[in-house]
Formats: sequence, structure tokens, C-alpha cells
Amino acid sequence: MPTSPATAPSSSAAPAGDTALVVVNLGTPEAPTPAAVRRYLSEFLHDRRVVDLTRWLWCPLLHFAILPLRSPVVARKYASIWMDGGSPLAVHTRDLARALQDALPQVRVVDAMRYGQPALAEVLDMLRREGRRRIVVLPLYPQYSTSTTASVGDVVARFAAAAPDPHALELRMVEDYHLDAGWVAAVADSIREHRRGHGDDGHLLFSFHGLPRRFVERGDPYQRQCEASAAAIAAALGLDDAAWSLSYQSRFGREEWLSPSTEDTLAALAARGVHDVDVVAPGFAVDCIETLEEVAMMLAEGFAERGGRLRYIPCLNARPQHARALAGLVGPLLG
Ligand SMILES: C=CC1=C(C)c2cc3[nH]c(cc4nc(cc5[nH]c(cc1n2)c(C)c5CCC(=O)O)C(CCC(=O)O)=C4C)c(C)c3C=C
Ligand SMILES: [Fe+2]
Ligand SMILES: [Fe+2]
Repeated sequence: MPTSPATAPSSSAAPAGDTALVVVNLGTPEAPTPAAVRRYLSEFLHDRRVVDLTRWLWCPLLHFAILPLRSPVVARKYASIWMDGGSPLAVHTRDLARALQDALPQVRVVDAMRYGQPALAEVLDMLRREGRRRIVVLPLYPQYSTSTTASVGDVVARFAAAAPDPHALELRMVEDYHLDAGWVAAVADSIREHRRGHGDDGHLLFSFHGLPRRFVERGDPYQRQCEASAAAIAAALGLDDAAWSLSYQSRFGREEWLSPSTEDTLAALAARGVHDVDVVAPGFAVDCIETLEEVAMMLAEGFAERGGRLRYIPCLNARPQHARALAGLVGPLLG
């Protein structure tokens, strides 16, 4: 069940100008099957930006243990959240690109993935062949990390170096938008809206994708930017310090990752008698396996077993305010 590449704009004819915007997300399997998940994980986990262990150690572990054991398990998780149009990450990224196309009618807007399809390198080449001279790349990672944003930068740099006409191309990339006023307001408004429907007395937990602590120790600004984003959103909501906390989810492998983990934080909240928790994941631009399966299903079930009620606040996805915020962010780069 391949996801259809969304490299066509939502309107029937592509805007004629020479500027294009590429919104890039991580990538996701093409089907909720062990084979498709294995292909995806193999490409992803071969990226040295993601796993920097020496290859003679990592490749045997990856090929003989992680891929064969993890792929069927993760395929079942994808199957539990699969949508009509494909993986949620692909569907929502495509929808967001379309919303951005509507917000920026003078610019060609396309979506791309760092791993899998539509492959970023191919999308960039397609735009070059179309005659787009200025290409703005927007990685859908509000907080910068070498494991995500810099990896997108690697593809862009390789493309620029290999282009037959490099001087005819102007490539620009957004590094992060963790404190962008429009984005902070959009996240805060989505939380407010959710709480209006459900009552606003729950503890607010900001859950970000984790990262090996080693990355931060060698200079990755990710943790600092997550903390700044959470504080800015909490301030926009007028929350007291005691009304919110921050944690990290989706740990992978055995080394130490950023703490506290979302799982431990929920356990500690339950032990303190906090039974109503709203979880928001502002590190994820769109919903995906990590938010829908891990948080909204697994962690919510675990919290319910402790007598609590976890309400998951969806990512911004293709909300018009999200598209407007991102359009405002890239506006100055579009020329
Ligand atoms: C060493 C491994 C990993 C690092 C480092 C890492 C960083 C990182 N990832 C995201 C965003 C996403 N990750 C997603 C899935 C995912 N992540 C890892 C591993 C690392 N991530 C794996 C193995 C997987 C696949 C699922 C699994 O096997 O458990 C996703 C969702 C993809 C989807 O299809 O839905 C996103 C999004 C960030 C932001 C980040 C560093 C800050
Ligand atoms: Fe390998
Ligand atoms: Fe990840």
C-alpha cells in the first residue's frame, strides 16, 4: 500500500514562479508490514547522524538483531494507527504541504521525506529540473538536532554540490523555529482549544522525542530548545510552574537518553495523586507512531491502570493556524 507522493500542489497547475518550498519530515514506512518497516528502519538507522557507532559494531547488531526482531513488532504498531491514505506521518505531512500551498499561492510547495518516499534528494532534483532557482527547505522539526535537522542539511548540501548548475541555485534552509511567535501561539491555541472542550484543570505535560544524552553533551542544542519551547508555550497559556512539566519519550537502545522519561514522569504524577494529565508533543509537527501509538495509546493505558486519565492533545497537523505560522516563518526566505 504505497503512499502516493505528494509532490503535486493542491491546485491543478503548479505556480509558475521560480521559488519552491519543500517541507521535509522524517519519513515513514510505505505499508504496515514487516518488510516495509524493515526497509524504512534500515535506511533510517544506517544514517550516521542518527546512530554514530562504528560500523563494524553497529551493522551486525542492526542486520542480525534489531531489524529482524524490531520490524514485525513495529509493523503491528503501525497497523494499529494506519490511515486510509497511509501512515499518519505521511498523510498529515502531505495535508500540511497542501495547506501551505493554499497559504502561499505564488510559491510551489511540495513535501518530502528524509528517509523513504517522496525522497528529499529526488524532490530537490525535480524542482531544479522544473526551473525553480530558489528552493527553501523547511525541516518539520521545531527544535534543532544533529540527528534530524542536520541530517536534512546533509542531503541539501550533497544535492547542491552535485547540481550541474550550482551557481544558478539559491538554497535556503530553516534551522529551527522553537521560539517562533506564530508557532508558539498556534501550539498554545491548540492546547487552549482542547482544554476548552475537556476542562482546563489537568496537569500539562510537554513530551518531546528523546535523544541520547551524549548528543547534548557534545553540543546539540535540542534539549535547551525543547525547554525554551515548553516554557514559552506555558507562558503563553499563563500557567504556573507547578501546572506543567517536561519529559522525553521514544527511547531507543541501551545508552542513556535525556531524562526524565515521559513514562517515569507519568508514574511520578500518579504517585503524587495527579490524576488528570493533558499530554502535548510540540516537538512533532504532525502526528505519527510516536504520538498516536506510544502516547495516546500505550502511555494512556498505563496511566489509566494507575487510576489516572491521560488526554492526548493532537499535533498541529494541517490546522490552518499551523500553515499560517509556517508561511509567516518562511516568508522572508522566499524573497
Ligand atoms: C538512535 C535512534 C533515534 C534517534 C537519535 C532519534 C531522534 C529523533 N527522532 C525524531 C522524530 C521521529 N522519530 C520517529 C520514529 C523513530 N525514531 C527512532 C529512533 C531514533 N530517533 C526509531 C527507531 C523510530 C521508528 C519507530 C520505532 O522503531 O520505534 C518518528 C515517527 C516516524 C513515523 O513513521 O511515524 C518521528 C517523527 C526526533 C525529533 C528526534 C531527535 C530529536
Ligand atoms: Fe549495514
Ligand atoms: Fe526518532
